[in-house]
Amino acid sequence: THKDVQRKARDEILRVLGDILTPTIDQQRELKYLNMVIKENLRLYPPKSCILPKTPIAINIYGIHHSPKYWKDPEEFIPGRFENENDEKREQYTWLTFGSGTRTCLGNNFSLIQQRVMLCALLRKYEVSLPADSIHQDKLHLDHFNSTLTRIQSLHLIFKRRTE
Ligand code: HEM
Repeated sequence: THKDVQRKARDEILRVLGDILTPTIDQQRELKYLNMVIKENLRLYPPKSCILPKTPIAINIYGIHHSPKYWKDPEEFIPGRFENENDEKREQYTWLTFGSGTRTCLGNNFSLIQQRVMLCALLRKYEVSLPADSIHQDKLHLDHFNSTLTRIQSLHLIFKRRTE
């Protein structure tokens, strides 16, 4: 559950938001590290793993997101890989969580805002971990694989209230 990542994201949230619970749009732009965490999570586990337009062509988002051709250590969770996004030489269309072009996801920004608001509220108060015997210790295990990655095998999380 990457406690170091949680700590870093929480420090940023407390620094940018202070006592405010819900980030404004401007504050959401300032949450640079949290945005990298969200982006990396959506790379490793794109909720829509495949685009199947009504043509003979399908786009394997999951495959592109996990390809060593485009990503260094593709199976590792490394939010920092998005640090210098603009200087990076990574090929276009390699992060395709919301698709791209004229049919790009209409809910793209809505979904990102929800994720930021939810994570700001959660990380401020809780540290999240997995039970010691969880099957998800090494990576998230899915029930079966289809075009939406929604079938996660039963996932129990521990929310420990922060005291400091
Ligand atoms: C993390 C959450 C979401 C992901 C990963 C996601 C992903 C996608 C993807 C991959 C497409 C296909 C893009 C293409 O064909 O090139 C799409 C289309 C679409 N999404 Fe999302 N989506 C998310 C949330 C939402 C939400 C919250 C809404 C609505 C409030 C939404 C509304 C739509 C619509 C209307 C389209 C069709 C756009 C079109 O064909 O012109 N999505 N989404």
